Amino acid sequence: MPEIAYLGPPGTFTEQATRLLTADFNADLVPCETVPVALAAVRSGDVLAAGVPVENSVEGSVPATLDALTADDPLVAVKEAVIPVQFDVLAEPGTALDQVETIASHPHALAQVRGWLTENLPKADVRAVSSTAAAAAAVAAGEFDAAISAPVAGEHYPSLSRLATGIADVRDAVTRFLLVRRPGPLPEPTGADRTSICAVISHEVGTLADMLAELSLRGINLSRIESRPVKDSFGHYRFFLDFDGHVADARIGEALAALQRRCDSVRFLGSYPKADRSPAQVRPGASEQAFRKSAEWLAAVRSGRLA
Ligand SMILES: O=C(O)C(=O)Cc1ccccc1
Repeated sequence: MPEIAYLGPPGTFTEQATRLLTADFNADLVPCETVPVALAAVRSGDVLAAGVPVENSVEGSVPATLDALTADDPLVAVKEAVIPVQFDVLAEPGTALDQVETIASHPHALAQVRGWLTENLPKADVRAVSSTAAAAAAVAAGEFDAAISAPVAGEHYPSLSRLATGIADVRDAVTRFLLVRRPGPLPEPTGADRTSICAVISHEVGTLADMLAELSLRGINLSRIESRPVKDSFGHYRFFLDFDGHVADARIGEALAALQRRCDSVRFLGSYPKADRSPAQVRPGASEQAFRKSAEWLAAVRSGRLA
C-alpha cells in the first residue's frame, strides 16, 4: 500500500485533508513532525507523496511549506483540497478557563484565534508548537494547560475535555492543502485546473510587471501571488504564483515558456484540478482552438504557403 506522509501527529487538520486527498486509493498515512520532514520523506523516496497545508483564507500562506517546496529537489503538486478550519480548546477535565496559564497551538491556529485569546485568556502564556495535534498531545503529557486544536483532535486524545469550542475569530475560514510528489506524469487537464510556479526575477525596474504581463497578455487568471525572501541575499525574493489552467493548455504552456526566458529561474510546482472544480474562464483569442489556428497560420506563412 502506498505510504503518504502528513504533518502529524494524528488529529491535525492536515491529516483530515490528506485523507480527503487520498480518498480514491488505499493509502497508509505516515505522520511527520514538520512539513519539511514530510517533504524530505517524499524526496528520499521513503513515501510516495505528502499532504501539506499551503494557504489559509484568514492567515495567508504557510511559509514553512513554501520554503520547503523550493528548498531542495523539485516536487510537484498533483491534487488540492480545501477544508473548513474551526478550533476547540482542549484541557484536562476539571480545568476552568481562568486556571489556564499556558496554551499551545500551531502558529496558524494561534493567528486565527487572537481575538478570542485577548478576550478570554489575556494573561496566558501562548506557545507555538509544530501542529494543533502536537499541542493536544503536549497537554495530555502535562506540558501545557490547554491546546487549541482541530475538533477531531478530541477523538485522538480522549483523556482531554473540551473547554471551549468554535473559537475562531473569523467564521467559515478554510485552508488549502496540496498532495505533493516527485516529478512524474502530470494529472490530465480537466478544464478546471490550477498551475503553481515559483519564479525568481532580477532586481530591476519593471521585472515583476513584465512577468505578470506574460500572464495577462494570454488571458490567464492569476489566483495568488506571494513572495518569500530568497534568504541568502537581502532584498531578493521568490514569487509563488497560482493561476487558472493546466500546463498542457496552449496559453499556459506559452506563458511558462515566456517566463522561463524572462526570469532568472522558474520552478514548475504542478498543474492539478482545482478543489472547487470551477472551470477556467478563457477569454476570446486565448482558447485552445485560437492557439491552434494561429500556429497553423504561422506555419503556413513560414513555409511560403501564405503571402
Ligand atoms: O496543525 C495542524 O493541525 C495543521 O494541520 C496545520 C494547520 C494549522 C492551522 C490551520 C490549518 C492548518
